Amino acid sequence: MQRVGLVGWRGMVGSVLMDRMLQENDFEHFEPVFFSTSNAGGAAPTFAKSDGVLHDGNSIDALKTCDIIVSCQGGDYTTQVFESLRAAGWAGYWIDAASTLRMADDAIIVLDPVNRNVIQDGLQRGVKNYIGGNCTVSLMMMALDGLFKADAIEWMTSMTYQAASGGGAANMRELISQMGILNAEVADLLADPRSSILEIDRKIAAKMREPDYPAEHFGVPLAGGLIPWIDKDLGNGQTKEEWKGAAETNKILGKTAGAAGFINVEGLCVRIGAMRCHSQALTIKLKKDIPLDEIHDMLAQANDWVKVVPNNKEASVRDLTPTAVTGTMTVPVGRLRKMAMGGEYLSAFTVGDQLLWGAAEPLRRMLRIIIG
Ligand SMILES: NC(=O)C1=CN([C@@H]2O[C@H](COP(=O)(O)OP(=O)(O)OC[C@H]3O[C@@H](n4cnc5c(N)ncnc54)[C@H](OP(=O)(O)O)[C@@H]3O)[C@@H](O)[C@H]2O)C=CC1
Ligand SMILES: N[C@@H](CC(=O)OP(=O)(O)O)C(=O)O
Repeated sequence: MQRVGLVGWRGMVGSVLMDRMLQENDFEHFEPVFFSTSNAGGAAPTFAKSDGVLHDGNSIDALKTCDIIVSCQGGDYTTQVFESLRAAGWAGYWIDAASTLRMADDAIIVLDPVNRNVIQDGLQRGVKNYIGGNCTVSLMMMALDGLFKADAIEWMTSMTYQAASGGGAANMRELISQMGILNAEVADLLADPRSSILEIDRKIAAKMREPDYPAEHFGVPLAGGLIPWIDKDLGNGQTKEEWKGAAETNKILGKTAGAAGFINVEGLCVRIGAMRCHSQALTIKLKKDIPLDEIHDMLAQANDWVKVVPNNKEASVRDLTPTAVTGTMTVPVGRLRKMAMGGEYLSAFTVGDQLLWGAAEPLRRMLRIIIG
């Protein structure tokens, strides 16, 4: 059995990955080696059969004993160990959730329901680095898989509504803390049905603007509002999260920048007060006017997880929300409609769990592709 090193298994993304691996009996197919960057020598988790010890995640010698390494430990960790590991002659497979290596020439972004052909080609060429994509991009591509497979998209825009979990566990806690503080601020007024809603609103706004309001992780209040900026400033008016739209979509499809067939994906990324589901409003310019019923069929048949939601109020508010989708593998896409600009302009809305298809699931599936 191949030795698979698991780094970052107890973090948020890593824990979701472990849950999925247990659900799918993945541990039956390899020998897990658990690593820690903070507790080497401690006891390994008992949910899977291993040698019982946590190995040192910073030890190149220890990492080198693995045939495959799966890391959910973060980009700093990848930067710290990856080059040294390769320099030490390690030729195993590196599977990573962090963005560090995504755009490297010798790395493939994995999302096998969409790009199994690109992955297969990479394996045949001897590529050893397989990296999970940005959550927003992966979820959009799972939803629109049918249109990508039909090569039907000329360009698209994605306006996002991204959950707190994208910032990390501490950000999710901060969101809930902010909600609690706001509720506590007006609890007595809320309990009195005759109280003034404008008085409640004034107190909430004043609380959110207090200098010591807890916003250490987001930098500004999120609960009751939104933040129209995610990730670094690229200096050209675009955020790094927005840049990933075109860069990663095309790389996933195996298309290079400037080459024929490159699909422009533009947009604006916004953080909202959802817990772990990213939503996106999409405007898609099709290469030709395809009837809506054909589009429905293309989308619905593309993979086992996408679900086309009829464009009516009842289905949309029931099935196309973070509340409906959170913790599930389903990627609903709905609000499908031809726009006033013409039959080639398609409107769509999609929601997905950013810790499942957005982070953990493509990694475990890649591991299974390698180990069989
Ligand atoms: N959050 C997201 O939405 C996404 C994240 N990613 C990537 O995955 C990486 C990891 O993200 P995420 O899982 O959110 O990071 P976490 O902060 O939850 O976990 C990272 C590591 O922190 C250490 N750690 C320290 N204290 C704790 C604690 N109390 N509980 C659990 N772990 C702790 C663990 O390492 P140790 O056991 O060695 O001490 C753990 O592996 C990101 O940096 C990013 O590169 C990718 C896609 C989406
Ligand atoms: N940036 C994403 C989360 C993330 O980790 O993305 P990436 O894997 O591209 O760094 C968000 O905030 O929602």
